[in-house]
Amino acid sequence: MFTLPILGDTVALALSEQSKFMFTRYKKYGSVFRLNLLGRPMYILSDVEALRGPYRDEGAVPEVPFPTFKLLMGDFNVPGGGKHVHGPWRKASLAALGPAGLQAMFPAVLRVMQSHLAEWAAAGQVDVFQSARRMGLELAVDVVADVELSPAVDRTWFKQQVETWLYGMWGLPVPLPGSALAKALAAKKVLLGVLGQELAADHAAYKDKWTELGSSTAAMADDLVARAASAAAEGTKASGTPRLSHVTRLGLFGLGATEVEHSALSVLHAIMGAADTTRFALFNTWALVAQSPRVQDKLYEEQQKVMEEFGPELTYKAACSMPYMDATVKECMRLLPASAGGPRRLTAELKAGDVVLPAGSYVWMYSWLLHCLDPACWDGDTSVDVPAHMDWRNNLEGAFRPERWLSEETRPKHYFTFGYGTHLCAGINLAYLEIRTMLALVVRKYRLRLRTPDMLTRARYFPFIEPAAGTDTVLLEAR
Ligand code: HEM
Repeated sequence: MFTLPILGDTVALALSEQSKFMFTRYKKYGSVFRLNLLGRPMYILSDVEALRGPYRDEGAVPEVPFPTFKLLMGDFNVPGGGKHVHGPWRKASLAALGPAGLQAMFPAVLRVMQSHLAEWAAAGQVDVFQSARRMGLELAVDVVADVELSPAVDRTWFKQQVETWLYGMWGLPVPLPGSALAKALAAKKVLLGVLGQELAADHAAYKDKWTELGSSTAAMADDLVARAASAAAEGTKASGTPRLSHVTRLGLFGLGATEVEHSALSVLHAIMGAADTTRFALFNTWALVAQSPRVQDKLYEEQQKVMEEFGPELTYKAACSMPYMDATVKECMRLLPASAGGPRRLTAELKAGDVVLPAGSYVWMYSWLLHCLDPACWDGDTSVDVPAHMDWRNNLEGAFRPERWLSEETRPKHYFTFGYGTHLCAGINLAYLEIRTMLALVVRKYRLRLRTPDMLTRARYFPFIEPAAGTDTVLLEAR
């Protein structure tokens, strides 16, 4: 094990491709090593057996220890709230994000995507990094958090404030005047003020119900689910699933945060969970697909069949009936994960091989590294910089193979982009649906080609993939 100065690890990770960086450390130090990331010592573990307990909340809690995150999200840890808070909150989240909820959200998802595609089509090209950012934001505000604003509030202005708030998350944890964090904190204040006013009546009714149910998270979760179901039965609500914004709020209420500013903050929490994650997923997927005419042709063939079966309109059912598309999205998320996963703070010591990590340490099941070590894909060769199945840089066609997801023998066994265990992403199927929908709309009409073919090679890698300025244009060539 080793330690390097803070900037050493963070900057090195930003400049190196993440698989290469992590695999190099693994080769040098083995299955447990320590990094200083954004000012925090973190143990990166690749022993899945040892991590099973912590990622099931046994001897560990999920916690994002980065001060910037806490400043902008408030000091409320709903996933770490224990069985009585996290359990019912998760149950209600899964109800909101299950098949019926997704079907109800689909028209709004499609609307966002079609409006973007119209812009792309008019220009014949798209700057994918910025476009993914806008799309992630719109999906989060308009669909996931489903923010209702009175006409007095300019929705475009509101989204700009959200963007400023989100951007601060990636800045240094020092709110110097003019810094991204200082601007984000100011935006947070404005957003909480506006949302507090907009939500006042809804919050009051929610709180009354909460009090009536004895301030019980479990009873409130059941009530949200039951009320949505009966509203659907009476015909006053289409989907029969609870509103996600009401579910997100439940987490904070469960932690005792029941004032109107907490309801406002819970909207920001919903946006945070969905915006940048989706944005990186969209960008990473487009970046890979745009480099592979082979995969695009196979996606196109599949879309021809889908249109024959379901007609030219992209419906929810059609969007759920695309096995090669599904495999492509998973393959993109395996090769270029949109998230490295979430860390855990140990509440008891953890034995991993011959290493004992004390309580209080942070451990991380780091998706990029575990994908390198996938027993179904990796032959154990440590003489290479990056295992062949992760080496999109030198071996794109060999590494980027959606087909590997289509048979039991080749299906990857390590896939941690959406986490693992008790906190596996509750929005995973929504994220997949969004990416599939956009990709289907595009490949039906266009071939994609990067104007700067080595865009990804020249990108920065941590905390997320960011292409060098002016290199992210994708050209759309009509089929
Ligand atoms: C491609 C997009 C996304 C990625 C890569 C992603 C990734 C993740 C990861 C890695 C976790 C686990 C964190 C941990 O273990 O500490 C997680 C949890 C979660 N995600 Fe996502 N996410 C995405 C999109 C979404 C969306 C769109 C939503 C909401 C609609 C969402 C809602 C959640 C929630 C509620 C949790 C917490 C689950 C729990 O603690 O039980 N995610 N996500």
